[in-house]
Amino acid sequence: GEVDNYSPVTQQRLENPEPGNWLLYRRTYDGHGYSPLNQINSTNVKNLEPVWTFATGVNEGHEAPPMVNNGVMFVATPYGQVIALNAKTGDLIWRYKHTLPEDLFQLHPTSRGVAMWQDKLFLAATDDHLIAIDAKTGKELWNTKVQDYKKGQYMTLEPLVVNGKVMVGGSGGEYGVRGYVAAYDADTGKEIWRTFTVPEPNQPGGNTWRGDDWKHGGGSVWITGTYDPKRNIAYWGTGNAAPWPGDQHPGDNLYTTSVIALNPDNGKMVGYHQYHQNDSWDWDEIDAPILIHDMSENGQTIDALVHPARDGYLWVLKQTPAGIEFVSGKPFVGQNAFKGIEPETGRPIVDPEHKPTTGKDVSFCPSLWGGKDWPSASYNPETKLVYIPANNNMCETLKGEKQKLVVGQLWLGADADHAKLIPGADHIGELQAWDPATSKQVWVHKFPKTQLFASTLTTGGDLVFVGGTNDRMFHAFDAKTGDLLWQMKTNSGIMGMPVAFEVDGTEYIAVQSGWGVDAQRIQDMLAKTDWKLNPDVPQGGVVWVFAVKH
Ligand SMILES: O=C(O)c1cc(C(=O)O)c2c(n1)C(=O)C(=O)c1cc(C(=O)O)[nH]c1-2
Ligand SMILES: [Ca+2]
Repeated sequence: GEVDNYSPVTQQRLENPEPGNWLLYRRTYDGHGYSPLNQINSTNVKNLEPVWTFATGVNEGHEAPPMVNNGVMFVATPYGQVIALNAKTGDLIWRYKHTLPEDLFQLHPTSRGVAMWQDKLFLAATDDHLIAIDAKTGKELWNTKVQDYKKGQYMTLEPLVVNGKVMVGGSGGEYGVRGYVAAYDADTGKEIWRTFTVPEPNQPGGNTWRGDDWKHGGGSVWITGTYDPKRNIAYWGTGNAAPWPGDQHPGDNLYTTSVIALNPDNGKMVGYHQYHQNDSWDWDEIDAPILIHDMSENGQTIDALVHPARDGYLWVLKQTPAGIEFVSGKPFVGQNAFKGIEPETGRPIVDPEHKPTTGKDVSFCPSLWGGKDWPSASYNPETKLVYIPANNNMCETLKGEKQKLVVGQLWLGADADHAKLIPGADHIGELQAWDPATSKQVWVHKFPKTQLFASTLTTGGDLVFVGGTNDRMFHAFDAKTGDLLWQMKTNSGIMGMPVAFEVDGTEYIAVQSGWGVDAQRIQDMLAKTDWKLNPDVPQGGVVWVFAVKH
C-alpha cells in the first residue's frame, strides 16, 4: 500500500513537534522521552486496554520506539525490517526488508528505530549500511555503505537528523573498532563528515593513548544523540575502551566513555566530558545526556546535561561558553569501583581492587551491564524528575587475558563474564525517580527477581511507562509517588521504548514487546543463580497499542 497525504518532516517540526506525534528517538531533541499528552492520566490509567496488536514475524530484541507522524506509525524490528502501519487501526500499509548478508554474525541483533526527514525514513542496518526509504511507499531510495561489517563494524542506533544531515555512529566496541560519528546528506546519501571518537596521536587527546592502541581503542557510538538547536550542538555518548581490561590500553583513553559535543554542520568537536578514565568494565556511556535548560544550581539557572550512567553514577554537567563543565556525580546503585570523585573535575577516584586487569580475577559492582545500560531514562518537565531504569545488586568477576586482535572477531581481552547477585539479594530491577537539581532520589520501585531492561516514557498525565521485566509485564506508575497504577502481561518480554501519540482526538500508548539481546543474556545468568529462574522468556515481536475505554 501507500500512505495518503503524508506530512513531510521539516526542521521546524523536529524542533517543535506537535503534542500528538513522535518524530524523534526520544520525541524531542533534548532527549526527554516525554509526551505532553494527558488524556491518559493517573486517575484513568487503570482502564487502559489494548486497541490493536501487530506481530512483526521475527524474534530477538525489539528495542525501537514506534515512530508516529500524523496517524502513520513506522516500526523498526531486528533483521532490517521496517513496517508502516495505520496508527489508529493497526492496518499494514507497507513492509520493507533489508537483505542481510548470510555470513553476518549479529552480536546485538536489534534496531533502535528509523529517523525521519521530509518524506524519507533512515535505517542504520546491522550490516553497516545506511538506507533511505520512501515513507509513502516503503521503496528504497539510496543505500550507503558506512563501514565494512566484515571488520566487526555494525549499527544498531536510530540516526539523528539535523537540517538534512543524517548522523549515525558505529558499534563494535567488543571487536576493537575505532568509534566515530558520521553525517550523510539526506537527499543523496553522500558522506559529509566523519569524526572519530578516538584521536590520532598528533590530535588533541592523542597523548592519552599508548603507541598504536588508538587504532583499535573502541569508543563506539550506538545510541541516538541529543541536540541543542540554540547552540547548534549535538551531544553523543561514547562506548567502552577496547579491549576491556585497562592495563591493556594504558592512559585516560579520550574520548571513550565520554559525552562529546559536535557541530552537526561540520563534525567539529566543541567540548567533551569523560565520565570515567581508562575504562576497564565495559561501561559504555553511549546514552546521550538529557538536556534540561531551566535547572537551578545554587540559585542560578544552568543548561544542564544529565546522564544516569552505566558506571552507576548520576552525572550532572552543564554547558558553558567554554564547553562542558562538571556539576555533580552521585551513585544511584551499589558501586565499589570508585572510592569517590574529585570535587572540581568530577574525575572518579578508582579503587584498584575493583578495576579489571590482566591475569587475575577482579570483582566489581555494578556488573558490566552497569547501573543502567543503553535503555534511556526520561525527564518530566512537570514533576521535574528523571526516571531511571536501573539494575542493582548485580556484580561481576572478570579475568583479563591477552588476546590477539583478529579483525572481525570478538576481542574482549577477558574470559567470559560471570555476573553474580549480591548474597541475599531479592531484586535487581529498580525504577528510580531522581530530582536532578538536588541529586536526591525521590522514590524507587523494586521489581522482585528480575532485571529492568527497557527505556521509560513519561507523560503530561503524570505517568511513567516501562516494560523491561522477565514476567512480560508492561507497567504504568504514578510519576509523583511511584505507585504502580496498572500493569498487563504481553506476548514476550518488553525491551521496547514506549511512546504516546494522538489520532483523531484519542491518546494512545504504543510499545513493542520482543525479548532478546542482553535482556536475555542477563536472564541466562539469573537462571544459574539461587533464584533458579526459567531462562526461557518467550520471544517474537508484537507491536501493542493501548487506549482508555470511554
Ligand atoms: O561496544 C559496542 O559497540 C556495543 C554495542 C552494542 C549495540 O550496538 O547494541 C551493545 C554493547 N556494546 C554493550 O556493551 C551492551 O551491553 C549492549 C546491550 C545491547 C542490547 O541491545 O541489549 N547492545 C549492546
Ligand atoms: Ca560495549
